[in-house]
Order: sequence, then C-alpha cells, then structure tokens
Amino acid sequence: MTGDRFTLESLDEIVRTRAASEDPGSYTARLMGKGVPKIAQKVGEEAVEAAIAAALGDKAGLTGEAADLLYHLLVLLRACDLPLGDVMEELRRRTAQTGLEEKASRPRG
Ligand SMILES: N=c1c2ncn([C@@H]3O[C@H](COP(=O)(O)OP(=O)(O)OP(=O)(O)O)[C@@H](O)[C@H]3O)c2ncn1[C@@H]1O[C@H](COP(=O)(O)O)[C@@H](O)[C@H]1O
Repeated sequence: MTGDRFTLESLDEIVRTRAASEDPGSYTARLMGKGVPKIAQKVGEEAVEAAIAAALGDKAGLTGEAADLLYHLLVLLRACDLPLGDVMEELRRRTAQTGLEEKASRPRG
C-alpha cells in the first residue's frame, strides 16, 4: 500500500499550494513574501542547527532540525522556481557512479 506514503514530493505539493495561497495564517505564504535572500538565510540557519544537534548526539533534536531544514529547502527551491524533480533527477543521475567518482568529475574551482 502506497496511498498513505508521505514523501518529499507530498510535502512539496503542500508547499506549492500554501505558497500560492494568500492565507494570512500560512507561514509558507509569509516566508515566500519575504523573498529569496530571507528564505536562503533560514535554510542556512536550519542547516547549522541540524549540524549542531548531530554533533551533540541529540537525535531527537536532529529529527526536528532535519525536518525544519527539508521544509525550508523546499520553500527555497520553489521561491527560486527550481522544481524538486530537477534535484531528484540530479540525484538519480549520480547513482550511476560512486560519490568519489562524482567528486572527481566536478570542475575544479
Ligand atoms: N513542515 C513545515 C514546517 N517546518 C517548520 N515550519 C515553521 O518554520 C518556522 C521555523 O521556526 P523558527 O523559530 O526558526 O523561525 P521563526 O522565528 O518562526 O521565523 P523567523 O522570524 O525567523 O522568520 C516555524 O514557524 C515552524 O512552524 C514549518 N511550517 C510549515 N510546514 C509544513 O507546511 C504546511 C503548511 O504550513 P502553512 O503554510 O503555515 O499553512 C504545514 O502543514 C506543514 O506540513
């Protein structure tokens, strides 16, 4: 049974609907209204909080911070008009090689 499966795509669909809503009670709509730089800042903050929770061995904290991070990343992708599917396709493409092979194929900066 897959009907009740909750995936990143499910959350992305919720974000899409709420971002387009003009509901004053929607955090998503309010955040979208603040623009890309503010949303990007939130992603950075949530990433740091998740990293700190992990470093402290705080598994419950990491669960919450990782959820915050993934949610805010989806809002950022939407604000940048970058479909989640494009990111998933990039991840799918990388499954053809190991992580170290992929790293070696990156242009050197
Ligand atoms: N998954 C989430 C989710 N995770 C975290 N958050 C919000 O992200 C915020 C992060 O908290 P912070 O303390 O870091 O930020 P803050 O102080 O509230 O905000 P700033 O003043 O820093 O901008 C909190 O307000 C959380 O409620 C989320 N808000 C919404 N969702 C999902 O989006 C759906 C739609 O939400 P609305 O758009 O609010 O209807 C919800 O039903 C959920 O499924």
